[in-house]
Amino acid sequence: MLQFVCWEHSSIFCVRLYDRVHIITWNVGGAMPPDDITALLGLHVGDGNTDMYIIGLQEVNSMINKRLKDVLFTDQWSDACMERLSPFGYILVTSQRMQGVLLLVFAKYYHLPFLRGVQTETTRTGLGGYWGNKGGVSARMSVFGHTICFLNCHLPAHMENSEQRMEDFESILQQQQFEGQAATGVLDHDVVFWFGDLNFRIDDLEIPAVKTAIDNNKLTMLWEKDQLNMAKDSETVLVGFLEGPLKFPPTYKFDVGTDTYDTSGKKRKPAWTDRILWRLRATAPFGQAPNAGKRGSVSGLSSGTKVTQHFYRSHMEYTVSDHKPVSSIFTLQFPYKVDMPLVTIMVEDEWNSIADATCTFKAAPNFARSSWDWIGLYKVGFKHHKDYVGYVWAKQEEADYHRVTFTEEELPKGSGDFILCYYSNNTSTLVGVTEPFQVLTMMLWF
Ligand SMILES: O=P(O)(O)O[C@@H]1[C@H](O)[C@H](O)[C@@H](OP(=O)(O)O)[C@H](OP(=O)(O)O)[C@H]1O
Repeated sequence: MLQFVCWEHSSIFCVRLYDRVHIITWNVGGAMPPDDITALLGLHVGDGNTDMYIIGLQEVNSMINKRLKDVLFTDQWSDACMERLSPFGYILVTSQRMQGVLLLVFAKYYHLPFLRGVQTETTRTGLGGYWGNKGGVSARMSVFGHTICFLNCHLPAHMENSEQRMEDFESILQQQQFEGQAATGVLDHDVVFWFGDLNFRIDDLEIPAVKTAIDNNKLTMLWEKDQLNMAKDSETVLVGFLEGPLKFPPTYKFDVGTDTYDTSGKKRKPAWTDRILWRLRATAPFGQAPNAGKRGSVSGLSSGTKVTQHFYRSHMEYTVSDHKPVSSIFTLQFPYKVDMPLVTIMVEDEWNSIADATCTFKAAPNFARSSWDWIGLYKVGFKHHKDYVGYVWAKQEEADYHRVTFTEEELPKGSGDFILCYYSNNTSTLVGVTEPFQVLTMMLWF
């Protein structure tokens, strides 16, 4: 939940804003979603305090016949995540797919008006940049006025390709450019989360030594041989990137259906291929990025934005893939920011008759409306902005307040809790939402 906490600063009262973000990365190895992903999403914890879920998958089945079906409908992983998250009020804000690399961004429905400038990017790095089996997909947006970029990568496999992985990461950063003035490159964002199957391996040690270290919980011994950790000492592109301690065993490679490390003829060495890192925009001169240390759980910008990592863990119970999922929960602490919705919708607490099926809305002066904007009626628990029961065009009139009326055809067949959302055609996002209200349809028909 967003919490507003008052504290005194320079003699004026300010409000601090916390946003809780849950990030998951999983190379699903072409598998179908398991029956129950509740534990992975952490919903059994049931505190309902998470504001955004960011899910980065790799190796989602992209066989050609499967892909055609996915284009027409949605893929099974997106469906499974939406199915589990929508009853808790999470809406799919945006998604981006490049062959098997999939990025899903969910947020609580009442945050939607404050997630602006949503854009996505894809970069192929497979086969010299021609094939999307490897590469990166990202989603950027401003969250309550602070720019954030989520980058999900699948970098090249195999022990000997550590340098190639770094090169591909750099080329993804170079190629991904967004429109607008605020933050055009990935690293221009206030906060960047970089995650995925980064595919870095454990150097030098032989397989038995790695397995013994894992069995005896001597993971620190392996940290210093981890290629990504080693690269942090020499690669300038990694300056400012932070990662929590790897207290969970390597998440690659397992015999599918088991918790047993690879026994196949390939004899892959266990490795922390699946990682979640973050970076705050450098506000200090080059080389003195704030908190550029290698490990830590709290980091901050001089402007007041702060990132705190609460968990960094694997989920050993999932066995459908040769990788285990990895997840992390962060709180983002923002300095105070005045933020009003672009559109405010006013509606009665209850619609008891057809005459009640109306609302009034007011657009902020700086909001560029389009004649293709509309107001949708959504059942609480809806999945994405196209999941409306009915909609009416939000007419453009020369007035401060505008009234729209729903006809019988746009109303639901059954009673329940609903909300109204204003869809902006220019931004392709929902820019105004109401609180839930009741529609009693029995009353409407008689
Ligand atoms: O997704 P792609 O482009 O097919 O790339 C494959 C993928 O990275 C697999 O994880 C890897 O198997 P391992 O994890 O077992 O190494 C395989 O290596 P391989 O060709 O040596 O089997 C790669 O070719």
